[in-house]
Amino acid sequence: MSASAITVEGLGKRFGAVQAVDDVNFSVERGEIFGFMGHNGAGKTTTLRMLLGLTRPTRGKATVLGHDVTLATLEVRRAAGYLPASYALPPDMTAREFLQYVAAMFAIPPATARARGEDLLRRFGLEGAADRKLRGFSTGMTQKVGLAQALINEPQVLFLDEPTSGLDPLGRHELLEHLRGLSQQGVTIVFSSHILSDVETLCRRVAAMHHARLIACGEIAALKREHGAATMDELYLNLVRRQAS
Ligand SMILES: Nc1ncnc2c1ncn2[C@@H]1O[C@H](COP(=O)(O)OP(=O)(O)OP(=O)(O)O)[C@@H](O)[C@H]1O
Repeated sequence: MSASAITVEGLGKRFGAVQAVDDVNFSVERGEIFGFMGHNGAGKTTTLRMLLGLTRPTRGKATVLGHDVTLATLEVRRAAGYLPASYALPPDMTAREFLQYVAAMFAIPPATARARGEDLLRRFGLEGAADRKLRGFSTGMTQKVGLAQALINEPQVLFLDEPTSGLDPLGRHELLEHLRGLSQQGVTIVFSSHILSDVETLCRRVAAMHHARLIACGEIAALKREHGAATMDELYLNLVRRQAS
């Protein structure tokens, strides 16, 4: 088994005429929170979806916990949790019912599923709202339910697409703290976000995508030094401007 939690080699995805991801290479260590940044349409979501075995690469290879994402899709799905950038929660289910529904999709035995569901509701402070229909949940509560469902299978690797967007400062702080706690327990996290201050708060290493390609990958501190940037925003802008020149 690979020492890295995630390895990506020459990964590419073409949708018809659109090259969504092109020759992407990086690796993520176990327990690391790895930042993924890039403008709209840069190819971040497509990369995450390939790593989850939800979209088949047209080029290259990737492994998650040593499992090839194309050949061992089931093992990858079992080991991974996913919070998509946007998704609709079933409006007529309660939070408690929804977690059981997701657990059933992973074929988690009912007694275990119930115990995990109650634990997650507690951890995210959702006990009071557990029996309320999901319609009418605030953005913050919806994100908490989203993260809770991503954790129901006790994943060793977590893929989060824009998890803090739309959250107020307190909600963001709580979520970031939660992610830090998971990483301390050994969970590997890929954190894709446009909110660069969140990326900086949480991650030591980042990758930046631009027009389907990786334009930088490394430690934030070293990248800032290398590109003469004082802030994360400046680093990102310098990276993108360098491509344009
Ligand atoms: N199923 C698909 N069919 C055709 N084109 C697609 C499909 N999925 C993504 N694309 C295209 O691939 C490119 C990369 O999209 P992707 O969603 O991966 O970017 P992103 O970096 O996640 O953007 P955002 O930050 O807006 O979520 C875009 O040009 C997008 O239109």
